[in-house]
Amino acid sequence: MKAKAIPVKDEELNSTIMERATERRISVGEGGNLVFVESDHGTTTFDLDDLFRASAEGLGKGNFGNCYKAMMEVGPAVVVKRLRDLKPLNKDELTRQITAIADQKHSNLLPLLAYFYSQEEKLFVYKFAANGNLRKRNEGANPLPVARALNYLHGNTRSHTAVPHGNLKSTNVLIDEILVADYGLTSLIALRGECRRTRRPRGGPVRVAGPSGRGEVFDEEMAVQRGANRGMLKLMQIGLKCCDRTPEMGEVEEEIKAGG
Ligand SMILES: Nc1ncnc2c1ncn2[C@@H]1O[C@H](COP(=O)(O)OP(=O)(O)OP(=O)(O)O)[C@@H](O)[C@H]1O
Repeated sequence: MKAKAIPVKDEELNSTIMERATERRISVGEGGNLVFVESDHGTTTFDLDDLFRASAEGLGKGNFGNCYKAMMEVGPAVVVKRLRDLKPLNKDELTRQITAIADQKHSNLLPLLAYFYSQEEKLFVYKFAANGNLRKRNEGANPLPVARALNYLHGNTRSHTAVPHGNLKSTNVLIDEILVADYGLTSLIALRGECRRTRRPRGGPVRVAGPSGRGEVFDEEMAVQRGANRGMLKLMQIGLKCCDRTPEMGEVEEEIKAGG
């Protein structure tokens, strides 16, 4: 079998230049498997050849690898994450970790549709969320779906393997229907020290100067939004509690619910 390629064009190029852009190529050598993840939402309708032929647009370079929006001839766009710097796991360990990630099924988690692995390449294929991430949005979002997703990942709502998120941040919260992305990848990738997010914060309790703490920690534009203050303060208190100790996610979910 000949090595195949996913053509990748630069995201910053406009469409006319893109047409002429030199393709960078992701080479996928012999012996790779595209494994589809079972889903409650019907069968996935592409195969390895469709994916290899798809044109791709770069979405960004993250800590775990590069991310592309891949458009196939038919069917919805998908996101391909090309993992890099994998831990030296043997095939069984790798399969166990990937399976644990693939088994996470919650309405507020970005579903993993399929994964590909060969000696040279490890690719994760996800649903494409057209409305982008929380960071790009100018207003806040309901934190409850995120807490629900984390509570689920921590294994608190049913008996499945717990998978710590390990990298929760605003670019990993997609806002189509509030979908938390990138969960569990820290179990596969050897991150540099400064990128690790799973460790507990060092030092004693976090203190916020001032009687309300509002001026010091909230973005001014958000703080003036009508009705936002009460909820924001409550969330900040919950956040500070999480810095002082590590509460159960179920407890956090309940507190957010109670805060309305
Ligand atoms: N399934 C998706 N649908 C739409 N946009 C996505 C999807 N997955 C990732 N993105 C967006 O693509 C960009 C790159 O994502 P990527 O996960 O590679 O990097 P990151 O989130 O910036 O960093 P990290 O690797 O630390 O998570 C981000 O803006 C992210 O919000």
